[in-house]
Amino acid sequence: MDKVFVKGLRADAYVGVYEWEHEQTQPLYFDLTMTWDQTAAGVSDALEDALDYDTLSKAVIKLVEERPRQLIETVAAEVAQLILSEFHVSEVTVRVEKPQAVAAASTVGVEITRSQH
Ligand SMILES: Nc1nc2c(c(=O)[nH]1)N=C([C@H](O)[C@@H](O)CO)CN2
Repeated sequence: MDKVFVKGLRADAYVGVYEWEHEQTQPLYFDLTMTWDQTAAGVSDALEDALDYDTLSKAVIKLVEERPRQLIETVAAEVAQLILSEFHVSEVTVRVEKPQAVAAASTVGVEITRSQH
């Protein structure tokens, strides 16, 4: 099946379980992969037939930055739910990286895949 993807999308979030993480934002980076049939857009050349990755990216940043969360698992789950419900994709994979979390690691993160029921 066809895919639309966004790589390395940055959002600055209050996220973490430690006190200091509630007082300053940290960058999170998202790789998003959406299943999307591109047959119509490939014929019509019209944005209305495409999954608009610009609008989608802005919606994800807004959601992530709007309130604090403890776990990046929660962030990933809410981003997946947003994309499934607001953008009507059949399946989405959300990868979240939190590069400032573990000093000895270049990055850490989680990846989930969710589908429409
Ligand atoms: N699986 C997870 N493990 C941890 C998380 C998390 O969100 N998911 N968060 C933390 C702390 O907030 C950490 O990132 C601070 O360095 C620890 N483990």
